[in-house]
Amino acid sequence: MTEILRAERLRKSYDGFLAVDGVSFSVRAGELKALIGPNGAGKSTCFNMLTGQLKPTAGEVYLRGTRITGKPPREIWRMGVGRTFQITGTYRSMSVIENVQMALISHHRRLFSFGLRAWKLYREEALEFLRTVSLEDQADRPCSVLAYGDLKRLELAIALCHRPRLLLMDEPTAGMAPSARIELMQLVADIVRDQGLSVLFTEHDMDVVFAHAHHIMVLNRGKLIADGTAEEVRSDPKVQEVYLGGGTLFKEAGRA
Ligand SMILES: Nc1ncnc2c1ncn2[C@@H]1O[C@H](COP(=O)(O)OP(=O)(O)OP(=O)(O)O)[C@@H](O)[C@H]1O
Repeated sequence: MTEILRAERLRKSYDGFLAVDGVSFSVRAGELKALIGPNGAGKSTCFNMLTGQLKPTAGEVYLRGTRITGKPPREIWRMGVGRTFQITGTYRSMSVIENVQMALISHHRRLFSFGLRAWKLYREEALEFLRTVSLEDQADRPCSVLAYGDLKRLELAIALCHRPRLLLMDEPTAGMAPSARIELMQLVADIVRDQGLSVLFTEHDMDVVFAHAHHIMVLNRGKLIADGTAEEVRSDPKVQEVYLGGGTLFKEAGRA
């Protein structure tokens, strides 16, 4: 499989505190990969260095062989690294399809067309994205009345509008009921399979991780201690040492 993203010896220090300490990994085309680890392990810091929100103290990030280390977030986004964002504020008062149309208007760099006519733009294309996440029957409802799980599907559709090669999802199922979590990640897995995009996600629910991720990376205190299949990671002595001591991850990992 082709390599989409490669991180080499990434390091981030906050006033001398090493939050990420020499982390190297890659994400391949069509791969659904999880980044797990206890609270404070450095997952968000890692994500933010991949998307340009944080500049690494050292190390490099390559996207399809091109060095993107320290580039501005918008440039990295334009190059194909997407991220899901929560729908907040005024966007909630807009309809489901209008939110997708907004994303398409931005993707096609047509924000200057924004106005009364804007809602005629990209309606068919927007419906297609809503179909992908099974939300087409909710197209004209305001976002504010959507069930939480549907809002998450909409956030996914909006991220897909920019046609990312790699999509980063930070705790995509946080706040959802267990059955809805599995359903949402099944949808993500289907999209990965059908569209060949790559997804890297962080997640605290080990049932979700072990049910869907093709490969799992484990961070602990800023260091990558494992990177492999579910079986490899589950049986890795270093992972067991970190997790078998108790706490939420360990029990759930055992159940998965
Ligand atoms: N802006 C910052 N300034 C100083 N320390 C920070 C900053 N951001 C994060 N840290 C510290 O860096 C470490 C890694 O934090 P990070 O948020 O990346 O971990 P995480 O694995 O995403 O945690 P969680 O699962 O709780 O979201 C933590 O000890 C955190 O307190």
